[in-house]
Parts: sequence; C-alpha cells; structure tokens
Amino acid sequence: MSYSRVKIAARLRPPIPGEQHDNAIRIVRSESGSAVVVDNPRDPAQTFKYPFSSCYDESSTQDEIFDRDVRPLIDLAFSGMTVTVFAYGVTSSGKTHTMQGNIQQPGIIPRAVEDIFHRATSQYDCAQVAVSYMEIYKDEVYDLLAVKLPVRENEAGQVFVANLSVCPLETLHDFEAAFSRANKQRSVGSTNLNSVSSRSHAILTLHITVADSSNNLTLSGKLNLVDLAGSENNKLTGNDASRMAESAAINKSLSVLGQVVHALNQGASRIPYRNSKLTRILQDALGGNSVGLLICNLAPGTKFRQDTLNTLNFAVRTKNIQNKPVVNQQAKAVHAPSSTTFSAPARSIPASSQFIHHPGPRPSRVPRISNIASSSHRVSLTFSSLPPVVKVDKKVEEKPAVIPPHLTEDEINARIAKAVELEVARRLEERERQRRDEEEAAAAVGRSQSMSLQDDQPSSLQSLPQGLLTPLLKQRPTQDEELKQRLEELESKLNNLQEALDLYRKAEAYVPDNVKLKESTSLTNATPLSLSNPSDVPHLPDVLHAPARAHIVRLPCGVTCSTSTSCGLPWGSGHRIIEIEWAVKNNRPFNPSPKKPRRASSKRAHFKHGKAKYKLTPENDIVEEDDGEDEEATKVLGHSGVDKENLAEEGADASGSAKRRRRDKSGESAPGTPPKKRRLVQFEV
Ligand SMILES: Nc1ncnc2c1ncn2[C@@H]1O[C@H](COP(=O)(O)OP(=O)(O)OP(=O)(O)O)[C@@H](O)[C@H]1O
Repeated sequence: MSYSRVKIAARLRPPIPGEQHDNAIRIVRSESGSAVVVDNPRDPAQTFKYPFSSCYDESSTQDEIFDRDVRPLIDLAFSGMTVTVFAYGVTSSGKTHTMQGNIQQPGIIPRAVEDIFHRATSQYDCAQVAVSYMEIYKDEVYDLLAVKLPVRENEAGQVFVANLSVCPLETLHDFEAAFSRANKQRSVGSTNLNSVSSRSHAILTLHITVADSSNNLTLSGKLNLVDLAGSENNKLTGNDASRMAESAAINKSLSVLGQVVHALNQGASRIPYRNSKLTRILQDALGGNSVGLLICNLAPGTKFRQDTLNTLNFAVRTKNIQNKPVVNQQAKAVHAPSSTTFSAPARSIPASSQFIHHPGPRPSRVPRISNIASSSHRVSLTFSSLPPVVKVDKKVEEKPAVIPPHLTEDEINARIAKAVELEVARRLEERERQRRDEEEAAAAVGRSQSMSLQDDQPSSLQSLPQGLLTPLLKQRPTQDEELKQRLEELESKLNNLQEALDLYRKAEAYVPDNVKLKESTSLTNATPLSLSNPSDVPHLPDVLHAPARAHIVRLPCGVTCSTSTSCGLPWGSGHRIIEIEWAVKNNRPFNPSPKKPRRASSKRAHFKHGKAKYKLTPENDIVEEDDGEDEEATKVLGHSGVDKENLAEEGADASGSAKRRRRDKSGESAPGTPPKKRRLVQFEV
C-alpha cells in the first residue's frame, strides 16, 4: 500500500484596506524550497520559519494556486481516489476567497468544477459528475441542497452523512444553479473581523464516476472541497450572545481537529475523530484513504499574529500525517453515482427533479437582520448567472425551525426582528432580576456578618449563608474540646448520675482518648491491677486520696491508669468515669475534680538554672520565679511566641536562653564545656 502525506500550501492574503500590518509575515523562496517566515512577536530580531511545499505571497493569483496544487489532484479523483482540499486559517484570512473566490477572481471550487466538466466531456466517453454540499453549523450537519442530516457509519466503518442529496450534474449550468441556491443557505454572518464571516464549515463534494472500459471497471473518485470556518478570538470579534455560541462551536471543532492531528502524529491508538462532526466527516482526509491538501490561509494583520502562528504550527503538525489512498473501483459499467460524500449509501436525486422540483431554499441558520442582510454580500464564483450569496447578520436569535419556507424574505425578516425585540426584552429583564438578586444576597451577607460580630451565639451563625461559616469553623476548638464542652453541659443537666455514667461510657467507646473522660489520668505501661470487679471501685477514693502512693489500675473500660501523686492526685480526680462510678456506688454527690494542667505543659512549666527558677505560664510567658513564695516577685522575661505544639523544644530553648543570658550577664563561661548548639528562639520582650 502506498502512503501519501497531507500536502500543505500556505497563502498569505494582501492587507485589507485599513488593516494594520507590519510585514512581519513574509514568503521566502530559495533553492531548497519556499517557506513562511514570521517575526517573533516577542523578539522581532528572531524569526520563525515554516517550510512548506507551496507558499503563496500576497500577489499570488487564484489561477496559480489552482494550477499548481489543485489540478493535479483532480487527476487523482478521476483515477477513483478521494481527494480532500481544505482551507484552514483564522477568521478573515481568505479561506472563502481561496475556495469560492468572486466574480473577478474565481476560486478553487468554480475552477475545479469547470475543469472536471471539461475533462469529463473531452477525455472520457462515459463520465458522470454529481455534487453534494453540506455545512456543519454548531456541530449539526445540514444538507445545503436540502435539510438537516444525521452523520452515520456503515458496516465497514465508513462515516457518511445519511440522506445527503447527491445531485447529478449534466452541465456546468446545473452546478451553478445548485451551488448558488445552496450558498444562500450557507451560514454567514458579520463580525468585527469579517463582514461576511462563514459561521459554518462547508463541504462541497464533487463525485466523479468514470468507466475504465479497457479494464471493465468503474472508478469512483471524489473531490471534497472544504471551507472551514475560521478560528476566532472573541475579544476581537465583538460577538454578541448568538455569535458567541457559533464561535464556541467553531473553536471547539477546530480544537478537536487539532487534537486529531496531534493524536495522529503521536501514533495514538485512539484518534478522537468522534469528538466533533467536523473531524468525523474529515476522518477520511486525515489519516484515512483520501489524498489531502491543506491550504493554510494567513492574515497579515498584526491583530491576527498569534492566530497566524497557531495556524502555521497546526500546518506543521498536519504535514506529518500519512494517509493511505485507495482507488474506489467496481467491476461494473458506469452508473449514476452510488455513494454520498463519504462512501455511503446515496440519496441520489435525478437532475430533473433536483433542479426543477426542489422545494424552496430554507433560510440560512445564522440569525440576521434585514437591513444588514441586504447590505452585506459575499459574492461568489465566476458564474455570471450566480446570484450573490446571502449576507447576514446581527443580534438575532436563531429560530430556523419556526420559519416556514414559503414566507417571503421580508416576512422572514419581520419575524426575526420581532423575535429579536422579544429576546432583547427578555434578556434585559433577566439581567435586572439577576442584579436585584445579587443585591439582596449581598445585603443578607452584610447583615449576617454584622450580627455574628455583635453576637457570638451559635444561633446568629446559623443564619449566615452557606459556605460563610467554613473559615470560622476551621478556627473553632478542636473536636476534643467541643465534646468536652457538650459533656459538661449535659452533666449539668443530668440529675441522675447513673445516666451520666452510662453516657460517659458510651462516649468513651467513640472517643477513648478524650481528655475529659480521662482527665488527670496518666497512661502507663506498668503492671496493671485488674479492676474487673466493679465492687473494687469504692476503694478507689482511698487510692486517690492516698498521697505518695502509686497505684496502677485497669479500668473496666480497658484504660490503664496510674494514680500516683506525680500524675496529679493533688488535682484530685483520676478518671472521670471512676469518679462517677464511685459517687453512684456510695450514694455520694459527684464533685468533678479540678482540671489538671496538660501533661506537656506541666512538664515544661518549670525550668531551672543554678539557683534561678523559671516557669512557663499558660499564656506562654516565661517568668523568673522567686525561690520563695512571693508570686508577685515573678518577673516576666518574655513571650515564647510559638504555639503549644512546640513547647517541649521551646522549654529547652527557653531554659538554654535563660542560661545564656545569665552567663552573658555575669561574664561567666563554663570552662572546658563545649559550646552548646545555639538555637534561636525569638522573644517578644
Ligand atoms: N488573496 C486575496 N486577495 C484579495 N482579497 C482577499 C484575499 N484573500 C482574502 N481577501 C479578502 O479578505 C476578506 C476576508 O476573506 P474571507 O472572507 O475569504 O476570509 P475567511 O477566512 O473565509 O473568513 P471567515 O473565516 O470569517 O469566513 C474578504 O473581503 C476577501 O475578499
């Protein structure tokens, strides 16, 4: 099997009157070939070079392009191959000009049709030509010669547009008539960048069927001529809502086209053809059985610079794609064309019925307004008989389905104008409603915030809008502390100690490490004394009140407790559950033990250096303790400025710093002792 790469031709259009340009894009030719050279927009001293097999500058003619790059492809179509030529580029870069042209400068389409008819009549005894024409507008396929169509796949996996009409062409005039009528339906609109901008991708297919009598074969070739809609920068187009929707569809399909090209270049196992109708339909042209030519249209305007570079980069990637062209042949005598655009079962319409009885053309799908429609023309083709293509525009919502085809142009425009008015009124109303809603919401937030500042009650917080509490909740006490608070509230409400005990036990199963539940109890690995018999519990107060004696008990809940004095008998309690159990059992009132400072804090609460003693207050202040009992005599030395998590290290440091300070003051140094590793702890004195 022979392979063929997608051929790339680049064409730079001349500046449009009034367009700002700076000659930063140039076509250069050398012995090694031609290339597009673009100055780097960020550094004009640097240039980017894109070599392509054909490069056409501003002065190039339609004739040149056709003769050099398209005519040879028509040979292939007559050989039974599928050939696809597509014009790609930013909006207003000259795609439609290249493909369709105008009366003075006919483009590829009229030239190709003329050439095909010329060959068909002069070189072949038996050749048939037919045309189909579709557009992809907002990812829907429309038959420009008839109606909206679905895209399908046949059993052989070939993609086709179901029911796409294929109109046999007897003469060049048949084509002119069909093409002219179809172009009136083409979706064209006005943007700031192009007064007659294509709002759809248009795919014209010329079906060529010739009899190869020497081999008794029928060869079925096709020439797909694709005028893609241009990529658009919506900041520049000044698009309204309806144009935006078109633009989004255009940009999305072009982006998928880029992904397809990328995937093909990467040799990916899955090519995302299915992600848009455009790529599905162009599947044959990109990595398929077609011979491809991509005409890369370039706009010289400075505002298009980045898009032009994107176009060229896309072209560079595309030129690596390999297709596997095949000859479509059948061992039969020639008939009327039997397939639609892309190798599908056809809905062939006889020339007579096609051109005489075809229902009136449906209007373009692009929203339009009558006065602009009549002032903006996209004149196409060389054929003098062709009426100008419908030109369109502006802020009109698309309502194609409700416009009956029998209405006159004026009636249609009147309906559209009315629809626009209604739509504009609706949108204004909607915007006003939205504004009011936003104002109300903002006012509600303001009220809630001020309430929460004045009143710290949870009820005030509950009225805040959703989401507003999140940052506040993050600052709330830890779960442990919340639970403790709730337990205390509960405790105060409970007269029945047994109930409280049950609740504590239940709670402990869920939060065994809760501070409240094991307040002032230290866990230890010491050999436990089992208290499996609850009757042992009454002895606990004895244990608790026996100073300087260490007892280790295993509580019914499984927690091992040391009730040594060092773990806080002066603080009283031990395990809260034990205390309540004891109270219940002895029918005594329950007096919760005073809270013992956290172990970590108590450990580091006191530091010593020589005779001097320091302590760390709960507020993290470091104070020097007067040896004696005079609390007033303590002197605040500073604030640690770090959180409690780091207190252990901090304590050591504070102590060390105090030592250093004292040593510095006295000028003493410990002889022979290696200098201590200095650690810097900041104090806010
Ligand atoms: N080679 C050229 N010579 C002279 N005029 C040109 C050339 N190419 C484009 N133009 C003019 O530039 C304008 C924009 O071209 P055209 O409408 O073909 O752009 P486009 O790429 O099809 O835009 P869109 O994607 O918006 O449909 C038209 O007025 C066209 O006549």
